Amino acid sequence: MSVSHSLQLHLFTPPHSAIPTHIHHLPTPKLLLPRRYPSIRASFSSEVSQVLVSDNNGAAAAPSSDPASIEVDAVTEAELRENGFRSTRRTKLVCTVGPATCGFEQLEALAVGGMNVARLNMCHGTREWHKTVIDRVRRLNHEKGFAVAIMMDTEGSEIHMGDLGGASSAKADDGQIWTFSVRAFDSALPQRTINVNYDGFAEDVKVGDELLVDGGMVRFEVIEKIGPDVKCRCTDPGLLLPRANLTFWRNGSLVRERNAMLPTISSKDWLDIDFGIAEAVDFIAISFVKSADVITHLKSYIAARSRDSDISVIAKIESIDSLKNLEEIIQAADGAMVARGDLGAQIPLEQVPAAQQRIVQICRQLNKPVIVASQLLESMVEYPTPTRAEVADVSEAVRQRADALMLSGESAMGQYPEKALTVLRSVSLRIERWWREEKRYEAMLLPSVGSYFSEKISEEICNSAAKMANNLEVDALFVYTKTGHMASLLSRCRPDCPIFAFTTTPSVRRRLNLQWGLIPFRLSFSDDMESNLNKTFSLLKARNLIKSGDLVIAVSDMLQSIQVMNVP
Ligand SMILES: Nc1ncnc2c1ncn2[C@@H]1O[C@H](COP(=O)(O)OP(=O)(O)O)[C@@H](O)[C@H]1O
Ligand SMILES: C=C(OP(=O)(O)O)C(=O)O
Ligand SMILES: [K+]
Ligand SMILES: [Mg+2]
Repeated sequence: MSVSHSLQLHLFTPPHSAIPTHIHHLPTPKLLLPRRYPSIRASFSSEVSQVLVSDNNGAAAAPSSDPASIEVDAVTEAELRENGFRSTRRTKLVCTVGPATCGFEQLEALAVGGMNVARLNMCHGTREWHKTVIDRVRRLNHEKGFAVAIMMDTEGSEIHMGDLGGASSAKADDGQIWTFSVRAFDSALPQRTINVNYDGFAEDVKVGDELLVDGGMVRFEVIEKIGPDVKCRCTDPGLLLPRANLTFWRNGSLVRERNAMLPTISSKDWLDIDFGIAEAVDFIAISFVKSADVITHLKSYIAARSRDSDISVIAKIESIDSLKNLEEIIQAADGAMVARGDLGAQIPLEQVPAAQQRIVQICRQLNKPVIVASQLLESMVEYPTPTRAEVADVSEAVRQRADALMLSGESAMGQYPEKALTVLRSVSLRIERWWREEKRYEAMLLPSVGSYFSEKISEEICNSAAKMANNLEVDALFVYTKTGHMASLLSRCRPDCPIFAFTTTPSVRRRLNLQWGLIPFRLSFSDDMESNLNKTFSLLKARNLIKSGDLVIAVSDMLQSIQVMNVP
């Protein structure tokens, strides 16, 4: 039986008008549908949308822009059917792609396992290698109905080691003497010699400096300088990995002068950024951001060069200098990453958890997605089971309600990439359920982020809709959004129910895939909410994703309104 009860509140934008609130009944759509859901796209031909779909999927084949279809990724669809939508995963997952995961089948396994975003670290591999991976992800999206977004991460101009002459790693033992050198070695590297990429290295270091490799995984003390060579004694043994990052400490504090001289975006990074723009990646993450201007600069560079200028810029918080300017940096960026690897080498390790909590909180207040990254499941690079401490760390990031968690070495070069992803997925699901059931989350004061009156209205609508959704225990929030902004405002409220975000462009849909709780669908829709809703109900019901009687709250950025209704 169809339920015709519906409540509709309309808030009109013009600042001079009073805000009328009225309640009326929506006519119940009586639409018979062809049940065809073996394919990714269900069609419904009796309605014609007035909205044109612009597909901008870069070099990849454009997905169908059939105005009468709806696109959602195959895994989400299966999860929705299986568990019903209250229990879909809210925390998004980012996987760094490397030699362990760059094959088409391996990428597909990650997508099936819940990867929402594939990250490419430009510090490693050639541009051709990255291009191949991008093409494979695009093919996967096109052929298998995924919406995996691509994030390009710049190398940054910090100091790092060379590539160990082809070896995958080298063991440094306690007390051993190693040579760090800026010399160019044309043949094989001499024994216990490490190449350093920064020419001023030998001049800058001092005898007695502490040299941290890879955020402190291995430590050396500088004992002698001989021309371009710097002799160091290993004080904390460990594995040296190719191109590992180097930081210096002198008298108990980080040596920053040199890094302060280096540009945040190096000339090589600019070439990589041009490559990313040409490939129409969805996100560009900038390493070692120190201030907001570099973000602003990059954003205008992208806007001038990218046709639709719809690449989001993610500020990586990993430099000690960024902590002083956190609000401005995050405000200037489209999102942030808690890059705990390098951050832990720049501030004392015991300060990293508090920094993480602060960054996650500021991002939520400023309505920017945030990724918690590095060493979440580090032991799984080698072992198939995580440590209890790692599970607790993942749980804490989920409990803080970060938008996304990221795998680095675990998926790039580890032995168990799919298992690591499964752990992230199952821990996320379990912790999310726990806090929903026990209301474990703390309320957060969300300051207004809009500058215009209409933006403030959107914000109020989303805050109210999310609150109503919790109080009425609705099954889902629906949001019709062209730019994705209304969807992110809803996500920011972290409501108890999932948010179905309908958007007209594939690139917006992919970008929404990074944000907490959003299930992004591509759908062409019109300015007529009643017809949008009828169409959506029909399409989703045809695919068994919703059923009659489900309680839904819908908002849209065309017509600023909140509608509460049962699915007919
Ligand atoms: N594209 C790639 N090609 C080869 N190895 C990679 C690639 N991406 C990542 N890796 C490997 O995975 C490790 C972890 O990745 P990540 O944390 O992104 O880099 P890093 O350790 O340089 O900060 C790297 O140290 C490197 O050994
Ligand atoms: C994510 C990080 O950056 P990268 O892996 O590029 O060093 C980090 O340092 O934690
Ligand atoms: K990087
Ligand atoms: Mg880093």
